[in-house]
Amino acid sequence: MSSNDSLARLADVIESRKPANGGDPDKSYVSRLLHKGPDAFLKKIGEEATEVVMAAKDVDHGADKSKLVYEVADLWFHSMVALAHYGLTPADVLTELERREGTSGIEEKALRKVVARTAEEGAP
Ligand SMILES: N=c1c2ncn([C@@H]3O[C@H](COP(=O)(O)OP(=O)(O)OP(=O)(O)O)[C@@H](O)[C@H]3O)c2ncn1[C@@H]1O[C@H](COP(=O)(O)O)[C@@H](O)[C@H]1O
Repeated sequence: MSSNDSLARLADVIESRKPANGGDPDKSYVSRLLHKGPDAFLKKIGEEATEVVMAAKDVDHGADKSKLVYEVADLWFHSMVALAHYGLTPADVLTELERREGTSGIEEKALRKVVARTAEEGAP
């Protein structure tokens, strides 16, 4: 089973939990988050990102790596709730990563600077 399959399966479950699809905020954590609206799940994303940073620093100081995996899973999960709210799927993110495949970050950043400079020079 590929990891793409698990992401796609989870995305389907999240979709089914939307209040418009019959999700019940009393029974489902995802429905509750979606029902509360963007502020609720965006706050969770901020918290989970911080927890990822803290778990990584703990690994630097000798802690077990499993806590880092756990926190990244929380971050991915809450990000997927946000994607669903905005009508996007993990496939959209994977497509973007595939588009970037083989382009060095250094090269991409240099290109962005050239584009910005050209735009500035062309500006009235
Ligand atoms: N992957 C997850 C998942 N990861 C984390 N969580 C929940 O995310 C919540 C927030 O995590 P925290 O560590 O911040 O816990 P907390 O302090 O209780 O959080 P809050 O009080 O701030 O909400 C916890 O209640 C976790 O159980 C998840 N809840 C659901 N899923 C998946 O979503 C599916 C649908 O879930 P329901 O909509 O609840 O049926 C499930 O079958 C799972 O596959």
